[in-house]
Amino acid sequence: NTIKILNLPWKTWPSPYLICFLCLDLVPIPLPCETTQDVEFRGYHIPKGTTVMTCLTSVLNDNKEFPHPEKFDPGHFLDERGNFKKSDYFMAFSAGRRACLGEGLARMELFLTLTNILQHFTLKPLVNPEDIDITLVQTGLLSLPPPYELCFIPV
Ligand code: HEM
Repeated sequence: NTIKILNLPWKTWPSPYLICFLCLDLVPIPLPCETTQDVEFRGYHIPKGTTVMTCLTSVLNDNKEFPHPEKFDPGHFLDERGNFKKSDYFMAFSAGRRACLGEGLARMELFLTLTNILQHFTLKPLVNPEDIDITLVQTGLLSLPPPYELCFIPV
């Protein structure tokens, strides 16, 4: 069998989508919005014309919902019987009227890309998986872990 070694670069497609699986918090600082009228929200008065930005990081790193948000832990999305559970705290695509317009497309691409890769390749990192650094680094608008080398072994 041929062994293909890919250096996953984080600036080219589709690695941001793959990386999204590693880190919940891909877009920590969404675009700023402005209130078009005075708003009362949970006891706060927000005057018309105020710039507001959601802080998804605070939700996606909430360790009450995700015990180890800094780790790749699929268990965050499984119940005690190992079945998939939906979490209201999973807001990688934000929420409300200004939530990501591409969510459906991104989820479909993620599913097709990852299932295709997993059906056709066995993935093997060159180092012990526990030694791979997945600490997020802020790069422009995105938060991504550093690149690492991975063998794609055809099955
Ligand atoms: C894993 C992939 C993706 C993630 C995690 C993601 C996440 C986000 C987030 C957090 C926002 C900000 C929402 C806010 O301001 O509250 C956003 C906005 C947006 N995204 Fe995505 N996105 C992804 C892929 C895509 C794709 C594939 C498209 C289009 C093909 C897309 C189109 C947009 C657009 C148009 C907005 C602006 C929506 C608005 O301001 O009304 N996104 N995305």
